[in-house]
Amino acid sequence: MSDLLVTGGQVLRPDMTVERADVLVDQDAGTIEAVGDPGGGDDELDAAGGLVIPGLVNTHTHVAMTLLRGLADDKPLDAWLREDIWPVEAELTPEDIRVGAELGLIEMIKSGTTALSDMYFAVEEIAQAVEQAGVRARLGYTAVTVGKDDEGARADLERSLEVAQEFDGAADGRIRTTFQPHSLTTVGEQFLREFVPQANEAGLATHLHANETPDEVGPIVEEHGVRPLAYAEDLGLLAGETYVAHGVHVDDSEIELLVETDTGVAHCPASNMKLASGMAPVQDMLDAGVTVGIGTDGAASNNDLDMFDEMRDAAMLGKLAAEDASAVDAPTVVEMATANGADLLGFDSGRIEPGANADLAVLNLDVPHLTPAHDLVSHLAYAARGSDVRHTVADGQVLMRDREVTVFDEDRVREAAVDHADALVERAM
Ligand SMILES: N[C@@H](CCSC[C@H]1O[C@@H](n2cnc3c(=O)[nH]cnc32)[C@H](O)[C@@H]1O)C(=O)O
Ligand SMILES: [Zn+2]
Repeated sequence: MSDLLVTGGQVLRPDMTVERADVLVDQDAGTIEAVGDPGGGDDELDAAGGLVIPGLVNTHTHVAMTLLRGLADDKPLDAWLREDIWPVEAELTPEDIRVGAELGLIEMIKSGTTALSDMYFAVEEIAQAVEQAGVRARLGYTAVTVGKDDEGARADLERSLEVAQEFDGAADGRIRTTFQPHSLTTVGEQFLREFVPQANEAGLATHLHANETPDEVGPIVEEHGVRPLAYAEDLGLLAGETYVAHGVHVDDSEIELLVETDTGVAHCPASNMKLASGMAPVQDMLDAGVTVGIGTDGAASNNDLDMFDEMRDAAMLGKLAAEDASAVDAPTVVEMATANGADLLGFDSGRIEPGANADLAVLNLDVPHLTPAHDLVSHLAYAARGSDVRHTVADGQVLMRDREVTVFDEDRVREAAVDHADALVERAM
């Protein structure tokens, strides 16, 4: 048996209080053994002057899109996807996706993220990168049917079902999966009617983009006479374990539907602001009892994968949307980025307590922008940055020690990413 003692720091507890404590990790089980003054530990992680927090949970991203970072900015969703992103993505090779995923995972580890939910293709490459990274992930193959003939469209959805079955439980259970119709407007109704029941019968969880922009609401209301989430419910999309990305333009009836069907929301504030998609009514959803996590979305619409930025954005945008400075307060965003996110993805993580997964990050507090320390939860939400993370641990393993990533050769991955990104742009232009 091997133990790791995270020692000398303060610890953020599930009730959002902070106390001086050591954390003993059972590295074989990948779980937290004790919090307090347990002693022991074959190995130690120095947390002196630091704060131990649950690893952050990025509930919606396209991790390999790091290769497209900064390639096309300052456009609304539809034009951005059709004119810029999709043509370049059509040139992506499996090797590109592998290196893009590795780069994104390094960025996440370096900013304290230990679990993610991803939507993309070449999932075998992403799964291998996740396996090597040591983090937890909910992966899947995203099906799009617009612009495809019947055969191509059906093949895409078949693939989504297959991938969800094939990779569930991979990497010793660190990888779970979802069935992924891209969105309610990019997958045709006849295909949803055919394949959603199959996903439900197979007991697969589902992840899709929904209600991201007004353009995803108007046409559905026109065609079906109901709001998008009512249409989704009619299709059986909310029947299983489902979470939707964005949920920006949801009305009260749809919030009610989210509660009734226990459907969660992956809120992506930076992407929503950058693409001018709108302001999600996050406080309303939380008040109604919806599980809301936070996601960065892809690096091409953010443009980073730093969940500290995202917590700050979620708090700021949540207040603006509610026109209430007390909305989406600091403890709430920290909980969204940790425990709520873990609940959304179905991982027993996001809380530093005995028995939970040993997924955590240690922040260095001895920096000017975190001084003085009136309220460390406030600092997490409003002042800390990914670069303040000193160590990252997932499943009991140390993925970064003193800012040195142990699971990848960071320089090699960065160089490879530059080469792959350059060649990709060359092919696509
Ligand atoms: N199998 C599909 C690939 C879809 S992957 C998931 C897609 O979501 C796209 N994406 C990234 N961010 C967003 C967003 O905010 N809304 C909707 N789609 C997005 C991303 O560029 C990628 O094309 C095909 O044949 O085209
Ligand atoms: Zn997305």
